[in-house]
Amino acid sequence: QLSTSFYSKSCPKVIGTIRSEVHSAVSKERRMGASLVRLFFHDCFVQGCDASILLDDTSSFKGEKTAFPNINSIRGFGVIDDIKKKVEKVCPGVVSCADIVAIAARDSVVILGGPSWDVKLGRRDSKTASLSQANSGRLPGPTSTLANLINRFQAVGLSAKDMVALSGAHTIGQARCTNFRTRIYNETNIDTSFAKTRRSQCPATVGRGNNNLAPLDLQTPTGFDTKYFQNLIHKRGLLHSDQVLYNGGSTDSLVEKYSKDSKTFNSDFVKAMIKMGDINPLTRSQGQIRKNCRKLN
Ligand code: HEM
Ligand SMILES: [Ca+2]
Ligand SMILES: [Ca+2]
Repeated sequence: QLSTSFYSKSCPKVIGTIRSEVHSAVSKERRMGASLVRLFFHDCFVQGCDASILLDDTSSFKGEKTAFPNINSIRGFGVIDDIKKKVEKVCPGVVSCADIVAIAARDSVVILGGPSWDVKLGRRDSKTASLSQANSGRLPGPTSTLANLINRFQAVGLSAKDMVALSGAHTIGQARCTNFRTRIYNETNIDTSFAKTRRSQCPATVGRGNNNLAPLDLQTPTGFDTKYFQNLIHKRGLLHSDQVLYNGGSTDSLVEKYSKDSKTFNSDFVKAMIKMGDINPLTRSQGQIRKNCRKLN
């Protein structure tokens, strides 16, 4: 039901308008590209790709922003606001926040050197959000086992292959010490010198330096490439959930393939992003086109 030409008559300028806003945001701060890709993931995995993640809390409404995987972690809301303002000027009331998030994720990947694709469009914005779903493990956590990760993705219709390809998004962006402390101090399937380097910025004491950042891909943290998979082969995955993809299990061979073959990685990543974008969209008369992405009309 979604279509790549959805706005070609109603708002032909939407694609260019979004691209130039993403461009200026990512030029200011390269990491923002990573943050926008993750925003799309965290939207799609809770209630589907419906901009539920963008709704602000109010005194009577608790949205997804304070959910454990999102709080103090998910970024990019200001950029989405800026894009929405520009888009509303060009085509008032036409383009959904959910589609803006999907296009901004694609544009970010392209700007950081990754593959491009046509984004399917026509999603509408939710009238609800789900703090409980966002908290109750729809979103995989950094200590997940491989079986766990495969299950979480399967629950939204994505395969193990999609999961490995999408994890390749960790070729960009940063993680907080609290999410990798156990790995760098207690795990044995980690490169010794890599662990040492990471420990220097992430204290062993629980609670200390929790928000200190480290790159998910130590080699090219702002370049979209296959270095992430090469790191896994050298036991330099930052998160436990990264290293489980290459730890003697069923996904080892795919990691090896992606580490050597950027064409296959790019093409599988694109397919998986399109599949993720198809998760449970609201269409036709469902939901609404929010005027302000942070609140209901
Ligand atoms: C496979 C399961 C996944 C787990 C367990 C996971 C977990 C995490 C964690 C814990 C962080 C760091 C957050 C923080 O410390 O504040 C992170 C960052 C990130 N994740 Fe994932 N993630 C997964 C899959 C994905 C997918 C499917 C995508 C996108 C397609 C993605 C894109 C990103 C990006 C780009 C960042 C860096 C964000 C930034 O720098 O602002 N992740 N992820
Ligand atoms: Ca959502
Ligand atoms: Ca990289």
